[in-house]
Amino acid sequence: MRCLSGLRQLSSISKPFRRIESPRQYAKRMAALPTTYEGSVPIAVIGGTGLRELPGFTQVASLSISTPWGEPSSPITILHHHCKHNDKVVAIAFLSRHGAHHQIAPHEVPARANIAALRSIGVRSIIAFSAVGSLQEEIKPRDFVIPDQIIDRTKGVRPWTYFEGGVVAHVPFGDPFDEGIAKVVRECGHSLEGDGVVLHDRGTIICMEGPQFSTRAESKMYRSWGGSVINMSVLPEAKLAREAEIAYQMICMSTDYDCWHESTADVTVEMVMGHMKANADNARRFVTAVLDALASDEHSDLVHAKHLAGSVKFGFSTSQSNWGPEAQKKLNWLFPGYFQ
Ligand SMILES: CSC[C@H]1O[C@H](OP(=O)(O)O)[C@H](O)[C@@H]1O
Ligand SMILES: Nc1ncnc2[nH]cnc12
Repeated sequence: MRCLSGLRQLSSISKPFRRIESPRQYAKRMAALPTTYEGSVPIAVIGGTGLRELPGFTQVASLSISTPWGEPSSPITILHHHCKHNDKVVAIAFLSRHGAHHQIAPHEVPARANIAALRSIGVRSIIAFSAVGSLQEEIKPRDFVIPDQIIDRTKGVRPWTYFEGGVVAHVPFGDPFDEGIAKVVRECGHSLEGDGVVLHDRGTIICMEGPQFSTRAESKMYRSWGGSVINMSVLPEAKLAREAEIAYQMICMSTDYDCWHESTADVTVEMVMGHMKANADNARRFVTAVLDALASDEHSDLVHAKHLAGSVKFGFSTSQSNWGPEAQKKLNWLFPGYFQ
């Protein structure tokens, strides 16, 4: 592992709501970083609305990776994280879902490129962040929710699979999140309770298409379906992670009561950003605790998703001899050495 001394500490400038940085300034800052990284990086954080960088971590590289599914949302930054409990320095990948300047709408997020690029640098577990609307009274703005189920309300306009164009495969998705990672995340969240963090252990997330927010009738219908929270981002991200044999868990932060609540105002972007900003420190403490915990030796197999390795091979309906050449090329990129 590289030595940390002399590396630029970003804690003072990488706050999620620091002064607005122009695309040119961002490009310049990224260009100053190394463009390669030697080690393998098993853990990634995907930041969403209000979390375009991870404050308090040391940026050591900025990788521009091109995939057969196009370019990811942003360069992948490699961060070094010093875990206090075992004095280890671990590398983490960070990707900003909506781009470095929040210029990518939910339906435009290049999720296939994002997941493939992360996998190509060794990522096998992802902690994804999302700002969500609450569909339940008890989930108050600024509460955290660790969802365990999803209802898909996207409209089929987002590319959602790696298995197409001459190759067919089906992966199980009954439990869309990784229970092993979720357990660690929940323990970390609870350890911060009483210190500003309120955590709901489970919940069903509705993933809507957007970018417009829901109608009141829709919002009430989602409540009647048992929805806990709503966003525009968990799909196809979670599906693609499963296809790529990556353990995936989302941490949601509630920012509003959508538009079903009788006595609070309907959701606006200002409301979402206001709560994200006010709770940024809790989000940072939460993710730091999760990364600390995942860095311990006892979680090594989990973080490397040993429980998922090779699982996709059982899902193919098309025998390899019948794969189209283009599909073969793409799948060899995603799973190097799998299919000889
Ligand atoms: C700005 S409100 C709607 C927006 O916020 C959430 O983003 P993310 O999940 O990336 O944190 C939601 O999914 C929508 O994209
Ligand atoms: N009410 C809402 N609907 C969809 N996505 C959201 N993200 C934050 N609040 C949301």
